[in-house]
Amino acid sequence: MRTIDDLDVSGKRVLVRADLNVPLQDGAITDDGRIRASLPTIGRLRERGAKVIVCAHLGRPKGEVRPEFSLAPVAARLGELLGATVRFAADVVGDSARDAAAGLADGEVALLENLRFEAGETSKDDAERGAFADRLAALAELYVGDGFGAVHRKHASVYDVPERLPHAAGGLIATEVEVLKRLTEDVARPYAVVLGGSKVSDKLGVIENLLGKADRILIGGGMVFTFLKAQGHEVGKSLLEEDQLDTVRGYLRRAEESGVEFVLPADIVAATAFAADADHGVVSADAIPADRLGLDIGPESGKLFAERLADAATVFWNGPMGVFEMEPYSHGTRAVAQALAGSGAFTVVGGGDSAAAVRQLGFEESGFSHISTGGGASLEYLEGKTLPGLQALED
Ligand SMILES: Nc1ncnc2c1ncn2[C@@H]1O[C@H](COP(=O)(O)OP(=O)(O)OP(=O)(O)O)[C@@H](O)[C@H]1O
Ligand SMILES: O=C(O)[C@H](O)COP(=O)(O)O
Repeated sequence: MRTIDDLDVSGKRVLVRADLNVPLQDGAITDDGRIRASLPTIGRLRERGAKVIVCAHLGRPKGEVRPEFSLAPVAARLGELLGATVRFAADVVGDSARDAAAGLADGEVALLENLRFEAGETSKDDAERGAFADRLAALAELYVGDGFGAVHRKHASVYDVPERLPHAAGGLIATEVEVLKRLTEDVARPYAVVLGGSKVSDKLGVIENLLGKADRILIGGGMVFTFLKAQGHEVGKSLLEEDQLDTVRGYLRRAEESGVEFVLPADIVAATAFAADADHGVVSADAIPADRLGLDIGPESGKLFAERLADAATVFWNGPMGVFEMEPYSHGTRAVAQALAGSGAFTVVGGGDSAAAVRQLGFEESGFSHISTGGGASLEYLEGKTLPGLQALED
């Protein structure tokens, strides 16, 4: 892959695809890790006299303009961190974006509005995606892919634009790939993978491949309930992927046959509603009441997970163990972070919310070998899949 130092960027308009998908609460950014991670590449391009046009997505607004998903707060934070004005375009490829791009002086930065306000960005239809990519590419002369967290998406800004412009990989992608490669080569064993979070349908499939690689797979977060149900337990109102039950039963069977250990929670913190002040309590994992939903793994599970991680030489962790944003449901995530912090194992934490959780719960980043900006992206990388955003930069 070419790097930005291989491109002659001076005086040129450079479109940078970053992953600025940060957690927001009431319009305020609760963790700016992904914005910080984008700074070295943007900074390097500015130093070299580029006119930098940053594009990114926030959440999943599904092709509609939804103000709660605006990147405006991200533009403000990016400006603060850069110590420079960031022109914010109120649209993605419209008049505002064209004006912002055209008005940049060398070394200046603009941020376009949320790419996913445009249906073309995520379209599965090549022609629709391509038409949007044409308009995006027209804003710039060069393209830099730096949004590692989104490289697993075959989206216009990730996959199609680099087909249309001379391109290179930014520093973040290069660093992430370098570290994650270590997990695909000679991994020190036992190798444990901890999976949680809420993007259950996205991430269940990853297990298929991990069964041939990891020694232990620990399941927490929203994924737990599809496993518990597959084992014949009721899960109340918890997150459930009904259509994945057979697949999960297959995973459990194959794990047993191949000697991979699945570690499932023994207890669950179940609440009457998805709220911090809802009535909640610890229940056995096989006895979740019908009117409750599981929002964290319980204290026994926290201990069990810590114990199953204690002798691991390599650990990859994606997805919080519970709804850590609300204090009553943060303890499972804290238990796993505690077990890994400074453990001496090679520990990689991946994902926007997972990394945010570690920081918000007060753990030092230095306690982990690597904190990746990619959740789904790093999982798919570990699966050995061809990632559209990396493939596009290699061509
Ligand atoms: N039991 C649960 N029910 C509902 N949501 C849950 C549960 N456990 C965890 N979560 C939520 O999962 C979210 C994070 O999931 P996600 O899969 O997006 O992880 P991630 O680290 O951000 O990875 P990625 O970068 O791929 O998005 C958190 O906001 C958390 O509140
Ligand atoms: O949070 C992430 O994992 C990336 O920003 C990608 O977001 P997505 O899962 O909505 O495509």
